[in-house]
Amino acid sequence: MTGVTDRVVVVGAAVFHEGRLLAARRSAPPELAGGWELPGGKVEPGESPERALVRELREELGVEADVRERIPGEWPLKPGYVLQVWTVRLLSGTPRPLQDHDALRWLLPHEADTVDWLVQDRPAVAEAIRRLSALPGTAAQA
Ligand SMILES: Nc1nc2c([nH]c(=O)n2[C@H]2C[C@H](O)[C@@H](COP(=O)(O)OP(=O)(O)OP(=O)(O)O)O2)c(=O)[nH]1
Repeated sequence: MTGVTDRVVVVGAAVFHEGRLLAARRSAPPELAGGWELPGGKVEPGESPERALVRELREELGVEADVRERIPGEWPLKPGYVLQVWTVRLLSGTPRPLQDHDALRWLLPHEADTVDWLVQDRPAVAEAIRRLSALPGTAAQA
């Protein structure tokens, strides 16, 4: 059954590795291409957000991922779509832009603004960077 409150949840991964955050540059659709985002995608009917993230990271980046904790909150993307974000660690594989992206970058906290994030992602990315910066062993911000 559908109703006016139905909306699509897009799950995004704040992948942390060696003190860096993974950023992915979208290759499609044209209105988003060239913008940087957190890898992920739509949760399918009957799927948990965590399973959706594992599936999307396998499909898009060719990695196995360990979904850790949700970053509280959600961010509107476009009418009917919201972004929810989880912190993620890599279990195996090296991320490659296999699908939906044409470039990847690993960003230190002080490098977060060196890519052109999709506007709608910026609050979530800022929160992810705050968490990354607070992890033990993360390089101090310049
Ligand atoms: N994955 C992802 N999508 C985002 C972000 N920010 C943002 O506006 N979007 C938009 C782009 C798309 O319109 C939608 C997610 O769709 P998608 O194309 O990545 O998801 P999907 O892999 O499940 O899609 P599909 O190709 O199977 O249709 O949300 C973000 O940080 N991550």
